[in-house]
Amino acid sequence: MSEEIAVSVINLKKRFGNFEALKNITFTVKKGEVFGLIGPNGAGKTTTLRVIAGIIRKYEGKVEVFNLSPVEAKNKGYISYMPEDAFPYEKLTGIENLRFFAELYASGDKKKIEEFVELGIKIANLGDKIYEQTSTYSRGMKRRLIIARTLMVMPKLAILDEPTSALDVESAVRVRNIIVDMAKKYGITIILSSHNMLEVQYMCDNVAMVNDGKIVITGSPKNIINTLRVSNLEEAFIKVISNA
Ligand SMILES: Nc1ncnc2c1ncn2[C@@H]1O[C@H](COP(=O)(O)OP(=O)(O)OP(=O)(O)O)[C@@H](O)[C@H]1O
Repeated sequence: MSEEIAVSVINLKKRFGNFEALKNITFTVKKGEVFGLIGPNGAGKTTTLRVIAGIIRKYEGKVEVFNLSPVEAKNKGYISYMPEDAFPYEKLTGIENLRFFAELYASGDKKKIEEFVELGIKIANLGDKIYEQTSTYSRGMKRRLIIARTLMVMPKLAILDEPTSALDVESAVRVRNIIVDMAKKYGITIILSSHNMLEVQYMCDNVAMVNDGKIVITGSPKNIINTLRVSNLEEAFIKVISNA
């Protein structure tokens, strides 16, 4: 695997019983880029992310994360994964939530814990709310805290499953800016999934469109749009699907 490649997924297949959820998934993610896995409900985005995150361990095909198996990369602390349904501990304050996660990743290094928490506070940008119990947070605030928790540990790879789902426009814009900033400022490689093809078009350096367990097209949003002669990624998806 080349130095510039963070994640490579080759001929990935995954069955749940008789059901073939991933039929053939192949794509690569470059270091430091924001990469979007996009597609409709049930396409196979979460399953693909769970394989890369080292959570699903039984699959066919070859998956490497920084030249290691996903499980090895996970055990080395290279990966920070945010599941779609992640939520904070409601009985803890925002800052206590951050500290709890910082401790998991800092292996007892007190200085590191403080650095992670400090960065988490900056990313979440919740003002004094950070000192309140998260049960008092809006959905957008909770999401910002969870994203902060995922990114503050400065992983080599952050995997964000539907980071902006169910957020209002303002919260979604904030979350998108955080994600792009973290990749650009700190060189964190980010893979995210989304149904929202238009937001992905603006955020991601490269994308892979998934449909029915298969990749239907990959590339930069600009290249895909130019090649297919459409005006956005939604139209590109419709065109590719109807020609399939
Ligand atoms: N543990 C499981 N057991 C059986 N089937 C599963 C399991 N996990 C996922 N599937 C099936 O695999 C397919 C892909 O699911 P997946 O969650 O990866 O899709 P997705 O693209 O993330 O969808 P969504 O956008 O709705 O979250 C779906 O048909 C789903 O029902």
